[in-house]
Amino acid sequence: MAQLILNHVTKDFGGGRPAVADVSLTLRRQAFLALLGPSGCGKTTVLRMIAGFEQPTDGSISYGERRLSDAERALPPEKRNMAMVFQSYALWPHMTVAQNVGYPLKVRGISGAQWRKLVGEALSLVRLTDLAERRPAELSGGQRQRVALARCLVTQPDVVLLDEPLANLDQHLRKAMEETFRAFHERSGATMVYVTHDQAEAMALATDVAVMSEGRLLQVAPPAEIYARPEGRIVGGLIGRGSILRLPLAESGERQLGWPVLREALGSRGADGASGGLLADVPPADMLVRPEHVHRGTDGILMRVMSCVFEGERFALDLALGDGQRLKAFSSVAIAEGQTVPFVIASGWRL
Ligand SMILES: Nc1ncnc2c1ncn2[C@@H]1O[C@H](COP(=O)(O)OP(=O)(O)OP(=O)(O)O)[C@@H](O)[C@H]1O
Repeated sequence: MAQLILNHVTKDFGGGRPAVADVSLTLRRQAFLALLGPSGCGKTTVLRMIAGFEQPTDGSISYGERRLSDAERALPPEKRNMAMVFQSYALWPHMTVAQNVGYPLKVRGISGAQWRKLVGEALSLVRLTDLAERRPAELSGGQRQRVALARCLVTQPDVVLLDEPLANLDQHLRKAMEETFRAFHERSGATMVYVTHDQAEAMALATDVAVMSEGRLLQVAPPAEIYARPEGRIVGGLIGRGSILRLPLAESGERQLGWPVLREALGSRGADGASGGLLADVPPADMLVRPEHVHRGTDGILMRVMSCVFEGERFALDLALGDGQRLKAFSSVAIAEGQTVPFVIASGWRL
């Protein structure tokens, strides 16, 4: 099975810091990689280099044995058997849905029965068979996006590149489209690379999540792993909801810490400022705490409830420690703002 390999890929547009700096990634066939990171971190540039719209200034990109590009040479996009779906889906307004979907086949000289078969399959994959004869103006935003997806799938690409494809859709449509992507991914076996700002979307769809910052790749891991074991403040702050506390923690090699250790590290940080100032000479470390690990308990330390917001299935709490550090938590019942209540941090992850 061919793998998509980025080997020390750099892209320097010549404006100071490179847009992409020394990124190495190996994607097995059937991987669904979500590329996450703050605006301007280089996600789109990575995607455009894979597609062939940009050439690396250093490093190389290969698909299996085939070198796609390096600083000297680059295979043009149309020779890569890849397809890219953009945020703006640019359909031909004068063509029907079927004609739009079949356009890339026409360009490749495929017509007649083979054309009809491939277009039919692509339309069925995105559940648009019934709308084959409509024109784009007669479709909803989500249906148009599905036409764009079918058009990209019709050539049966090895690699599908998606640049924020759901950014223009409302929440309900996004969920439906996520299902379409998932089904397509399962049935096609294509390698997919998906650029998004939305980490919930990335976690729901991807087999692997890659986090970038300032052109660099910080971590790549399956969604559950990057959620449970993020590396560093940037990844910890970006993936999932969580709070980063700075606490005195002795270096023990342990990264997953339970309440007894955290209780000691919190020392006199209760909202009442009580209990002894332990560990004063231990250097502080960053500790990621997930809201689902913070709960009320009589053996907890006092925290002040700064806000309590109803979110439908639960309440989201903003808690303050005595030293001003804040912590997110969930609660099944409302707690009055301003109250001080004992909370336990059942688990924390040293970043
Ligand atoms: N053609 C170009 N010429 C010069 N600089 C560029 C070019 N394309 C991108 N850049 C710069 O490279 C950096 C990375 O841009 P890129 O579009 O890859 O980021 P991104 O992570 O996709 O951002 P966003 O999430 O906002 O789309 C930015 O600083 C951008 O200004």
